[in-house]
Amino acid sequence: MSRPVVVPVLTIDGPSGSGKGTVSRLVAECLGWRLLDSGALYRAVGYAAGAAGLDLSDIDAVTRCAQSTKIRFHPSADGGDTRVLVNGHDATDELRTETAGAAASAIASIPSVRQALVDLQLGFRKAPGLVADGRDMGTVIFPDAAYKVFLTASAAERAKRRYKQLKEKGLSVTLSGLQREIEARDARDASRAVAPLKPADDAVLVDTTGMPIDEVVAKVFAVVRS
Ligand SMILES: Nc1ncnc2c1ncn2[C@@H]1O[C@H](COP(=O)(O)OP(=O)(O)OP(=O)(O)O)[C@@H](O)[C@H]1O
Ligand SMILES: Nc1ccn([C@H]2C[C@H](O)[C@@H](COP(=O)(O)O)O2)c(=O)n1
Repeated sequence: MSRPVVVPVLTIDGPSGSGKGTVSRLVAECLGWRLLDSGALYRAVGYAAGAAGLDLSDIDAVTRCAQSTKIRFHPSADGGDTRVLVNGHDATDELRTETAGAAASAIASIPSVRQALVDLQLGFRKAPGLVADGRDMGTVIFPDAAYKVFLTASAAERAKRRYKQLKEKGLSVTLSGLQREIEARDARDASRAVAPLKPADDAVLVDTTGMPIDEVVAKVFAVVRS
């Protein structure tokens, strides 16, 4: 009898601005593995709920929204950021704002919303492998992942990174305002009852404060090679 093939998963969890998205994308490209940006799913539900005029604290309405929202990822035509289609609308740029991040964090604390997104996330696990980026990839969604990393960095460093990123996009933001938003989101994500932001017991912790991206990528590859 042949054994089922286990598709390897590398989970990269951590708080906002720790570099999960950047590092996951680079590592997935190098390995030729698929990529799951689970934060984009929560952002898409928050966005769809807002577009429908829902009160984000209305658990039943937001849960129905999570169950019915169609979320698709498409490679961009010009080789840029992967496009995220929410109910057929390209919402990629709207989803990357701090407002969308805060809405995502709010609806992500509703257990039935999280439950509605589980199968979609599990469906990304396909050969030859998956890099999964989020808050609960190693603890809840892929607890059997072969490789687990938890990225951190000080809130001040993460705010500086976000400030640079948003300024480059021409947005008007302040460093102190971004640090406050980051700290508020960390606190909400880490304190919720279901699937809180925390490292899996078997995750390798990497503090990226002051560490260049290529060094972080090298550390993640070291985990995969080990
Ligand atoms: N080690 C690093 N050194 C300097 N800049 C970094 C580093 N890692 C990431 N960045 C930059 O910080 C910004 C945020 O990174 P990224 O989007 O990967 O973080 P994230 O953890 O996925 O955040 P979020 O959870 O909010 O999506 C980007 O502009 C990225 O280029
Ligand atoms: N696995 C996940 C991924 C994301 N979230 C929530 C909490 C975050 O603040 C928000 C946005 O995520 P980001 O795009 O910044 O990674 O979505 C979660 O609860 N679980």
